[in-house]
Amino acid sequence: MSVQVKPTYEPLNELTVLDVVKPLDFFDASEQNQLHVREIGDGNLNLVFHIESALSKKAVIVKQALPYAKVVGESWPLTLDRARIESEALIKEAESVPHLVPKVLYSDSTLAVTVMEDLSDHVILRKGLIEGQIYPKLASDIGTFAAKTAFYSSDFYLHPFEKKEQVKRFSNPELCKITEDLVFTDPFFNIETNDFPAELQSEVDVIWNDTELLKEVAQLRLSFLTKAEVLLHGDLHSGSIFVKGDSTKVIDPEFAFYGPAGFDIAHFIANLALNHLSQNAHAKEPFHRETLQTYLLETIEKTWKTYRETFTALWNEKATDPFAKIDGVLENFLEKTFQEAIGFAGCEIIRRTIGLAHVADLDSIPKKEVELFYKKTALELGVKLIKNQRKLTNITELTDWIRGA
Ligand SMILES: Nc1ncnc2c1ncn2[C@@H]1O[C@H](COP(=O)(O)OP(=O)(O)O)[C@@H](O)[C@H]1O
Ligand SMILES: CSC[C@H]1O[C@H](OP(=O)(O)O)[C@H](O)[C@@H]1O
Repeated sequence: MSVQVKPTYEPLNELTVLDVVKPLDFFDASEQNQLHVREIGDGNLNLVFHIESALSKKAVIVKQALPYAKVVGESWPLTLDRARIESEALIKEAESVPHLVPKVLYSDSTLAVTVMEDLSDHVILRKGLIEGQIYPKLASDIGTFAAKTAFYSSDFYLHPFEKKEQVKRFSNPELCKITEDLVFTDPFFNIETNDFPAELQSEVDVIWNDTELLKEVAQLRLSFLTKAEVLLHGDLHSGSIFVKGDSTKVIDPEFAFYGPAGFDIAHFIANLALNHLSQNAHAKEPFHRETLQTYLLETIEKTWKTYRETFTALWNEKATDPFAKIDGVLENFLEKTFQEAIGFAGCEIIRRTIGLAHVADLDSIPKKEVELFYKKTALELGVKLIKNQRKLTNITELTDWIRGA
């Protein structure tokens, strides 16, 4: 009698990863002994292997979750279920925006791996933006990504039973807890893992003691904890987007869960706003700086416009909600989503400046005093967005504030 042994989890290395890839028949038999493997993960959490045939130059990516957060080590245990969430979210996203996500070729929840399309001909958006590149399709692609993934996962479209099944499937408590802590809690209190230069202490003290601000953050945090409106990517910053010319691919949805509709678009906008600020230091030549900053603000405006128009078109054609045809129902939803997004963006800007996980846009500013100046400016902008979220009615008011920051 033969006994089938189910593979157990073990972290892969540059040799054992081949045992995952070879049986997939992605590479021809003639290529199997000519595969080059590199571990290329530069994120906070996971291993990422690039496997390339020396013969055909075809390549795949194998991403594996570790049972802890890579950036901290084994002292921070973290569920392997995030790999299942990531591959299922990529597959779900591909149902509505197949051209905007990498193709999943295989996944195994025991090994916590996703094998996917290699996008090495693209660059990570954050890197491209810091280097001063412009991507003409970015705004319409991200606006479309956020609107379609939101609408098709919402109660406006799905049968309530199906919606609740999806909420269960994408229940992601451990990864959500990271966001609850790192985005919505820790930066607003004196917590050890916060990370900022001593020179910012007085600005940070002002934040920690600003009751009006903290009341708004508490409300935003509660929305994040409780509003299961749409399936979110959950971590849509410029390190989660690959770009090449006019191609955009959204990667890394391991934080996916059902949450408030404005959250993804907020994180995208916040990271563009941080890049906009940092260009005052990065862009050497005034004309180029102006061009880049204008592009970034136009991208923010066009992303929201695309989101609103795409969501509206889907609503008019496909909404099943009994209130969908009532005047003002859609407008009310979009207005609330927009205003809450402004508040979420403020939280993301603050946490990327003084919390545990920073962004290279600000941290790579070469001169310390210049870096401090723009970090202070970022904090002011973040506070302004959180406190004034309900006063804004138009995206150009937001871009005016970012321009003036
Ligand atoms: N499909 C892909 N094709 C090419 N490189 C990839 C792909 N997915 C991830 N990478 C590389 O691995 C890095 C980390 O991936 P990411 O999914 O962001 O990991 P983490 O979850 O650890 O943040 C990316 O910045 C990119 O350089
Ligand atoms: C210790 S997790 C910190 C931070 O990292 C995640 O981003 P990524 O997976 O792209 O590296 C997420 O933004 C978390 O808040």
